[in-house]
Amino acid sequence: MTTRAYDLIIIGAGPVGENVADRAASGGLSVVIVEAELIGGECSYWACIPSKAILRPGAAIAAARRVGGAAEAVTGSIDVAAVLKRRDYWVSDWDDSGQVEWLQSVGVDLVRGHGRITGPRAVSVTGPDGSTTSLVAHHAVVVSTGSAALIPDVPGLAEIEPWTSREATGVQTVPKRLAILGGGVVAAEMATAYVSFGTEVTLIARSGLLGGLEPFAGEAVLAALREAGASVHLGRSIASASRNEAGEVEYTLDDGTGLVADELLVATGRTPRSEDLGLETIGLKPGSWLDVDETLRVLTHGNPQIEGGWLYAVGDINHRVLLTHQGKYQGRAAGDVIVARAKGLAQDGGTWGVHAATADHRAVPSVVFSDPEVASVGLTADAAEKAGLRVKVLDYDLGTVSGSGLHADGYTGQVRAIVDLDREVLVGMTLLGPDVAEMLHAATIAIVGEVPMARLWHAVPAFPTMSEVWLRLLEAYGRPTAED
Ligand SMILES: Cc1cc2nc3c(=O)[nH]c(=O)nc-3n(C[C@H](O)[C@H](O)[C@H](O)COP(=O)(O)OP(=O)(O)OC[C@H]3O[C@@H](n4cnc5c(N)ncnc54)[C@H](O)[C@@H]3O)c2cc1C
Ligand SMILES: NC(=O)c1ccc[n+]([C@@H]2O[C@H](COP(=O)([O-])OP(=O)(O)OC[C@H]3O[C@@H](n4cnc5c(N)ncnc54)[C@H](O)[C@@H]3O)[C@@H](O)[C@H]2O)c1
Repeated sequence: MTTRAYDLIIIGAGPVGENVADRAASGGLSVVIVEAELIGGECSYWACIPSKAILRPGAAIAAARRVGGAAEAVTGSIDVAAVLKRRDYWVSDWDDSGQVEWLQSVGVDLVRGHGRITGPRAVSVTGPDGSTTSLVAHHAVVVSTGSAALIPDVPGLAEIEPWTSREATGVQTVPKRLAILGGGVVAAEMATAYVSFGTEVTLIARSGLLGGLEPFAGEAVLAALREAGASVHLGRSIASASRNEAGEVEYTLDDGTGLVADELLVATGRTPRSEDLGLETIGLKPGSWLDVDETLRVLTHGNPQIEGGWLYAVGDINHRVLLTHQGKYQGRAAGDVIVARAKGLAQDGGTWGVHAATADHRAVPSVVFSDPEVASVGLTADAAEKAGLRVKVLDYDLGTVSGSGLHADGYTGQVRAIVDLDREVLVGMTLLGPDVAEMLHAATIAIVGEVPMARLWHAVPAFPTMSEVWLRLLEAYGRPTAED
């Protein structure tokens, strides 16, 4: 058994662990990263990248079909084999050698295997060949082990080996009939992709779609999925499931309806990857999400074994926001603050400080790549009300903007902006419609920059773009007079 010492040990080389490593190594620390599967994590091989790769061809065809002159040129149907081939390119055929080279280029050591904490600042790695490597950290250990699909406790469900997002995004042979359990982002996106493949999709959601977003978003995505041929059961869950001799999935809804599919995708949320991480050796509960402070340090709650601020949890595992870009943002802050603490430099973990993940609470951008797309940042009207803010809610029909009509015939879309009346700044925006994703960042900048509404009148959207909706929203809000 070998023991190696580093300034920083990172367990989990997903997008988040990689970002922590990059910042800490560029700050001059010696860094080792431990990975049990592929460098690049869930996002690169089984989540963000392959899901967007299989969604984009359907979106491109739909976009062409919405434009007279281009629509006439779309005569065939989607080439599923070609879609999957393009997906394979984007996941590098599930080969991480490019990422390994990148780690080497930024001076980060890699230990392949399953990492477990064995005590304060100590990690043991069991390699694929059964060998053990012991690591000790001079300064910090970062847990960035991410999350896995949650399988609810439904009779027979685990036994049928249901699909999770991994099988749905990594599919080699597309099923004729796919049942999807869940009404969140994975369910909406995978229903959209598989409908575009021509699969018979049945969606079972225990409430409406896309809970937590503005209600008009989920309603529009639901209507579009139904229009595209998906069968949707709302207010329902699955009571039991089994496979018959033909290998088909037979499942029963909680109202007694019996249905059959070739595969069943479970898209009911995520569970922390902390079950077999040695958390018990430092007084923490295995299988729990790890609560952190604004600089991503695990909260001690009086636990002496993690005092001294050596343990960090970054990305999905801290359960603040389960999104790659937000985890990477946390990773940059964590990497930098670990360097500052190691070198005895000044730290700034206050609101909007360089070492704080403040945007996690104020401005999380997120895009659901359904058709129509839903792009949102900051608060919804409901969340603003619950936060006790005095707000004005501005709604505008995106389809009436010239840029939208030119973009697509009969464009249908909606924008909602939430303005904090006491500070006169934007605190939330939701955009719904084809191709709205790329419009989101302007809203993120306005919220993070706390740009006064009066100043936004000087941010002129180019004509004729869909961004002209900003002008319509400002008109609805009202322009200040010289006396104001
Ligand atoms: C279908 C799907 C689509 C998504 N699409 C998007 C999207 O479009 N945009 C977006 O922003 N987010 C998306 N997400 C969310 C995104 O995938 C996650 O937020 C992101 O992957 C989290 O990054 P992470 O580094 O924290 O964890 P992960 O990506 O899960 O990486 C954690 C890594 O740690 C390793 N690991 C775990 N335990 C150990 C251990 N004990 N020892 C060694 N290694 C270990 C794992 O093997 C893994 O490589 C999607 C999620 C899903 C499921
Ligand atoms: N485009 C993106 O950014 C993107 C895409 C996919 C996933 N993600 C991330 O991945 C995470 C996981 O996505 P997800 O869709 O699995 O989770 P989710 O939390 O978004 O949705 C889970 C859904 O499952 C339902 N559900 C839970 N238990 C159920 C049960 N027993 N029976 C029936 N329904 C049940 C919930 O009501 C909810 O509708 C999300 O939090 C999201 O942040 C992001």
